[in-house]
Amino acid sequence: MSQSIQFSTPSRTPHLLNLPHSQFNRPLSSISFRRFPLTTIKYTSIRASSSSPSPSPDLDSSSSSSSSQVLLSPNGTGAVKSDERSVVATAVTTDTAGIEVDTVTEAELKENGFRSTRRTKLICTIGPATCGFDQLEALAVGGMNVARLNMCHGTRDWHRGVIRSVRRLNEEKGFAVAIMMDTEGSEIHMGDLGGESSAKAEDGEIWTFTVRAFDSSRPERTISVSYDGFAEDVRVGDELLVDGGMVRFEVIEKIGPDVKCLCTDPGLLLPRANLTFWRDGSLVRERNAMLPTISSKDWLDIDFGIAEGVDFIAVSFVKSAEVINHLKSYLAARSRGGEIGVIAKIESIDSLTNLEEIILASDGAMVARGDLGAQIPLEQVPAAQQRIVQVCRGLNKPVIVASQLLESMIEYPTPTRAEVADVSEAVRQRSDALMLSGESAMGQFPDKALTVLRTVSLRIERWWREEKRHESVPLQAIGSTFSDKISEEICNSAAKMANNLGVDAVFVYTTSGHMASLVSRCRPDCPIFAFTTTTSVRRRLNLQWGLIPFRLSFSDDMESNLNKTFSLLKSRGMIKSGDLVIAVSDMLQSIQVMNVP
Ligand SMILES: Nc1ncnc2c1ncn2[C@@H]1O[C@H](COP(=O)(O)OP(=O)(O)OP(=O)(O)O)[C@@H](O)[C@H]1O
Ligand SMILES: CC(=O)C(=O)O
Ligand SMILES: [K+]
Ligand SMILES: [Mg+2]
Repeated sequence: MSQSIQFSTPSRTPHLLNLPHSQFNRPLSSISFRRFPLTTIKYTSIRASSSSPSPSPDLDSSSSSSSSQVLLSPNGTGAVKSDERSVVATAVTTDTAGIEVDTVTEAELKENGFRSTRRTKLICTIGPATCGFDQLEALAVGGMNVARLNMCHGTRDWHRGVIRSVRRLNEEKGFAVAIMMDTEGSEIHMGDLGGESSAKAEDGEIWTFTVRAFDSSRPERTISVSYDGFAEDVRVGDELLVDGGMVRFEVIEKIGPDVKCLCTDPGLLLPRANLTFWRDGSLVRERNAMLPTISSKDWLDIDFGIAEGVDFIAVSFVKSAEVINHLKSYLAARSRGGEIGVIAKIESIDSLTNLEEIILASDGAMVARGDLGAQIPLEQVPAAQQRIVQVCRGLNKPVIVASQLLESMIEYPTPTRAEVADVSEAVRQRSDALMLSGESAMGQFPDKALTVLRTVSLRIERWWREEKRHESVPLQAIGSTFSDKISEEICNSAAKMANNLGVDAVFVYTTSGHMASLVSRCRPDCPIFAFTTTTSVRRRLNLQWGLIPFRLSFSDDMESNLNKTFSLLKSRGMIKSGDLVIAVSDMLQSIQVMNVP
């Protein structure tokens, strides 16, 4: 037997009631107290399993005759293989009546029992170390949820090759890896190093930073700079920081387009590294502020991303919400409506100043600590991270913690203790996702770095869950429409019930993905199985905390959906009879609690 609460919202225009709050000037607040012909709460008992008619006369469409139909998928009949790799090697057939499950998720679920699956999502920047099909497959097997392409590096042809490989992996091997394209932006950066992978600057050396482009090879100790106004803007005595201070120079002389600099902190110069200059202890940014957030090259990259069907575009050096809105309307006009999520990278002082409005306009945010740490003092970065994570969760936007999580693993096979502590902190803050940069793009141990993220995430999540140490963050109300408010209340209640009842899983049936993100926002103790009808929504949900996204064709007949899901998941060994499940749905606004039959 299942127990359910259903909120039947009026689909026809009801008469308006006089309610105390004008913003609630719809028959909403009557829901909890009275029965209206169009707005009711029903406490009904329905049978989760199929065969007999519902005992309750109060039942709506979920008691339809289709309830006795149990649909079986050809996918569901596949034998359970314990070895992760052999599961992955099995191609998953796509059947519109069936269910698409991420093969790695499936293996993880079977191996661990589903309470212990990883909640924190993992992003890998793809570069020369990981662009081959087999290397991408190894990352997908290792738990990569999103592949990031940094348009600062590589040619469009190179990126196209990676995108197609990831798509092929998804199609042939049953993964749901999403693709995030990260724009170059037009902050000041160094040029490439004429084909060299790095150059070493030693203490006391004099280097020339120039706005001249080189025709052939790079002259010794010379670096080109992307910004034409550079030589005019810097002054003798300014401090020049490469990559937020990984290498430091002092400006000692200006000669036309050339700026002579003395190396004061030695280190490795990497191609296209970011440059900032500081005067009297503060960042000089008046001129930077004039540079467009999305450059003409970025617009071409964005067109490329639309054409290749990327899932997310991460915008570098966002300064205000305006640019996000601008890009979103551009995408809405060019791509098939809302199919590409826009992620705001928080990596400048302006983006911190306008944080709330930027996040509100975006579909998610990234704490881009690399450049952020070059714009604000390093000791302020942890507090900024905590604030960004909290604001995102409050506003129900996925948040990524990025840069230098496991920096030493670019060269070494094990992380430092400090790095493990940093990863743990991001997991404890319950950010949606962690990102690898150089570790996976050009490091020597990309798979090992991903394994560290995976094992540390799992361990820290379990620890905090078992100890019940997660502080309960009060979540502000965010819904703007009547129906949004109901969805939000349903998800908040479902998550709370899930924790109080110790259920094994929450099922959420969602067409747009919104309802799934609302459940994820509550960070419940149990895993969240998110069923959605489209492949693209499923991939996008792969960025969000705790969601195990499935593609499934479903109807507005919840009983039939549940029966279909139970039989499919049971036949795959992913759930078993007796498991306690809470189901919510955005078609039929309801909460149902039931044991798997
Ligand atoms: N597509 C690529 N081709 C070649 N090298 C790459 C590529 N992507 C990343 N890298 C290398 O990995 C390093 C780290 O990657 P990351 O994405 O963090 O770049 P970044 O230059 O620091 O810029 P951002 O601030 O946008 O992260 C880069 O400096 C570059 O050397
Ligand atoms: C990821 C990124 O852009 C940064 O950390 O600067
Ligand atoms: K970038
Ligand atoms: Mg950056």
